[in-house]
Amino acid sequence: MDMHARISQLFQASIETKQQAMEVILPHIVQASELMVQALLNEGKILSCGNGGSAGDAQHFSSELLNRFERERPSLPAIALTTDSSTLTSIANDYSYNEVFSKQIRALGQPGDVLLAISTSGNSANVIQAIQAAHDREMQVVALTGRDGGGMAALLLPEDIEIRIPAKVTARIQEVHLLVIHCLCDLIDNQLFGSEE
Ligand SMILES: O=C(CO)[C@@H](O)[C@H](O)[C@H](O)[C@H](O)COP(=O)(O)O
Ligand SMILES: [Zn+2]
Repeated sequence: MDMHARISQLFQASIETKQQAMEVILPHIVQASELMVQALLNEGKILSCGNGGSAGDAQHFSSELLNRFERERPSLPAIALTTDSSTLTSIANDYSYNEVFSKQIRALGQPGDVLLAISTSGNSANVIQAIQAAHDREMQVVALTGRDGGGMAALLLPEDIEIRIPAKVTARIQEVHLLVIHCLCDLIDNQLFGSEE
């Protein structure tokens, strides 16, 4: 294997996936940022969840809101539902892994909060149940998906927003998800605290 050629292929595939996504998802990123800004202005918070690399994305997003993104500004309320190992293991052990996020949402979610639900396949059962719990708690959902949107896309309500990456490879979809998360942070900061060049 020519490793340099392989790396070039991976870079090229990532660039092309981002280019293709840019052609379709920009309006959805704008809408998602506006939805989150409205929630934050109304004293709501943003809960986030996902599995594996998407768990990392959920935490990445919440830490950028809670701590900081690129500028000094007040902390913004966000909770990643992927981090409390005692809660996660006890729910999985006593009930089911499919309920690890939904049970937390039923306890922490308030009407007007937003759920950022992340899955490259759109088919992770615990993320699907998280969306159902969010709807029961009168929360709107921003879904970061890929492929055909899976079961998540079918579950979304008209007031929810899906940002679907038009790609099939999990790693490439995740690479665009991270870019979308940084776009959301940038747009949220600019809408709440004024634009910065
Ligand atoms: O990061 C990766 C692959 O790039 C993996 O950890 C991946 O996130 C896991 O297999 C997830 O369980 C996949 O779940 P999903 O994206 O289909 O919801
Ligand atoms: Zn990954």
